[in-house]
Amino acid sequence: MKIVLTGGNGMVGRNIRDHATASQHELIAPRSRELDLTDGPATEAYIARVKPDLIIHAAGRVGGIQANMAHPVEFLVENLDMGRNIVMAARASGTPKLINIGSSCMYPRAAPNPLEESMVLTGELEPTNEGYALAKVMTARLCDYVSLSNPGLDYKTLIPCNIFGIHDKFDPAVSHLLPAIIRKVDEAARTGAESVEIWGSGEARREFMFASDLADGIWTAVERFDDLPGMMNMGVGHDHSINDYYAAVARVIGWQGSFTHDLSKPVGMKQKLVSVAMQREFGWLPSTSLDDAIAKTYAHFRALPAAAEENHP
Ligand SMILES: NC(=O)C1=CN([C@@H]2O[C@H](COP(=O)(O)OP(=O)(O)OC[C@H]3O[C@@H](n4cnc5c(N)ncnc54)[C@H](OP(=O)(O)O)[C@@H]3O)[C@@H](O)[C@H]2O)C=CC1
Ligand SMILES: C[C@H]1O[C@H](OP(=O)(O)OP(=O)(O)OC[C@H]2O[C@@H](n3cnc4c(=O)[nH]c(N)nc43)[C@H](O)[C@@H]2O)[C@@H](O)[C@@H](O)C1=O
Repeated sequence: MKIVLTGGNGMVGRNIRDHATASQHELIAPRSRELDLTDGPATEAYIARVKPDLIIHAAGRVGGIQANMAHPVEFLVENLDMGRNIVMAARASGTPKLINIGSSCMYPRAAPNPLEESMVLTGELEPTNEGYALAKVMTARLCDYVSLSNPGLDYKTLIPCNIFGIHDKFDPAVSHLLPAIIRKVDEAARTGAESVEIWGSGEARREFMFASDLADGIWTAVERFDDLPGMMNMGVGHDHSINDYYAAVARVIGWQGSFTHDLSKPVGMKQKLVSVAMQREFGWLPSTSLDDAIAKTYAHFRALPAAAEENHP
């Protein structure tokens, strides 16, 4: 198939490109400087020219809780524009298949866990990432509307849990939990610091998948597109507390210090564990253990050029 991958230089996109199945397709992954997805006419012209059989939309303005709180306008508008433009460009050119990457932030803050796909739009969103979540919900709904009103076009949304891995962002201003812990504990190990600070009480819970497992799930969705439901979670089936993740990284790195808690820092959702019932029925499960995934991500972090100030303290 001829496949256009948006966000191909991001963490998820690079893992998609690095997967063995990528070589079986003609994969076209424009950087943002070649195709700015917030530019509607440029996006429409690009898709009309390339005429892909399938689009994987994995571009976005993405960041952890702090970045989302600091830039709600950008997280809403950029993600909404990118989602709208790629879906409408696909529709205009008659692209038959599209896989849109959503996020577990799309679920209401008070929805019971595990979060089932039918719970989207049943309640208030989590305020710390509301803008981003609104954009994600609207793009997913737009995919549904296009599929319903355009015979021959099938646009589907995958809803991953939190993701980490190789090609992650380690800059504390934008990082998600796992890369933030890796950077903090690595720094403590190298400087001989005796303690590391955890944001919040550490009792909130998160579900994290290794990015190369998500890439494997996305390729399975591409190859078995017709079996895929219109909206499907991608998760590991269990979560851990924030404190557990700090302990896991310390164990993998071999650092034996202690932890303190900064209760002034934002905590966000208490829990966001997605249901994997539909995913099981579809027939795909991730395979990398948490410790293996941390070890591989840590090795990647240590191999980053020391000159990259945003990655190495
Ligand atoms: N990381 C996570 O924990 C999770 C991520 N997701 C979703 O997965 C997807 C990928 O996330 P992730 O890989 O982590 O994000 P990254 O920030 O690593 O990558 C985002 C990519 O989007 C591209 N991009 C940003 N703005 C534009 C633009 N205006 N035009 C074209 N491309 C643009 C960037 O391209 P370039 O580098 O060329 O500038 C970059 O490659 C997103 O939809 C995200 O919401 C879902 C759940 C969890
Ligand atoms: C995937 C999803 O991810 C985002 O939501 P989030 O899960 O709340 O984001 P997060 O990974 O940054 O934090 C997870 C938890 O971890 C705690 N925490 C402890 N210590 C650090 C720390 O040092 N850094 C960070 N970032 N968090 C920390 C932090 O307090 C929070 O309780 C969305 O904005 C959105 O981007 C999205 O799609």
